[in-house]
Amino acid sequence: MSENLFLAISGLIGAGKTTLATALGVVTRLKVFYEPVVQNAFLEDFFRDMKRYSFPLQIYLLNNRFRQQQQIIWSGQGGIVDRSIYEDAIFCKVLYEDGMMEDREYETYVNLFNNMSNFIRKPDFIVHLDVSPEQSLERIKKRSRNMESTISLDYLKKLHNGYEDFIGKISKTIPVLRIDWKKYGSPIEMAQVIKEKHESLKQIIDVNLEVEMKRISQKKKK
Ligand SMILES: Nc1ncnc2c1ncn2[C@@H]1O[C@H](COP(=O)(O)OP(=O)(O)O)[C@@H](O)[C@H]1O
Ligand SMILES: Nc1ncnc2c1ncn2[C@H]1C[C@H](O)[C@@H](COP(=O)(O)O)O1
Repeated sequence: MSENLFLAISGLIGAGKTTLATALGVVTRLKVFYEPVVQNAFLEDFFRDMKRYSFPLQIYLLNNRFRQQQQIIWSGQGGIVDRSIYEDAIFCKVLYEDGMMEDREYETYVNLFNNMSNFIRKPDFIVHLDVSPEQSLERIKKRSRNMESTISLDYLKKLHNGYEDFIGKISKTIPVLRIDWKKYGSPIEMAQVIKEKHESLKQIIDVNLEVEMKRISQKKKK
């Protein structure tokens, strides 16, 4: 893989982004840039009072992801992000449509993002982890972060629709490797598959993991 490769992992809450990003970091030796959760200054308050904290949380996250982008650009060494800068706009739209953000807040966010987008680097490709809203909720429950206990299936369904729309649009400009979570084996093996697939990647590819895993294990035996 090229040393300056930049890849983003996308997917619903609890899809497995952080786990896969860590594995990909091991396989590719690229630096992994994690999304702040515990250290996030607004996330806990956001889940307690979405109307009050949606806008500050979005600004906080946008700033954070922009900083990661700058580090990737200026280091010249590429990297892996465990959620792309584009995905916050999915959350923003859902929150705005649910009345959690005012018109002026949403407009400010969109304008700020548009200004910043002149200074960001597009990922070389996006790995999208496909999970249903139900699977996402199951994972969130299993992970049992206290602050996430208020997340509803309805919220996840809206986000899931937003993600479908996003993947359809972004794949016209950035190659997307779409992975069905149900077939997701060990993250390290998965990362190995992605590493191999990347070379031939042009548009959305539905990886048949069973076939790929078999191929890799046969290759290992040789
Ligand atoms: N391939 C997988 N199979 C089973 N469980 C997984 C897999 N990948 C991640 N998990 C588990 O699912 C939960 C959410 O994973 P995480 O990487 O934190 O997701 P995200 O970063 O997308 O929110 C964690 O408890 C993690 O251990
Ligand atoms: N842009 C966002 N708006 C609201 N909430 C967000 C946003 N980005 C991330 N989050 C939340 C969702 C989860 O509770 C945590 C971590 O995300 P995860 O998908 O589990 O890595 O942050």
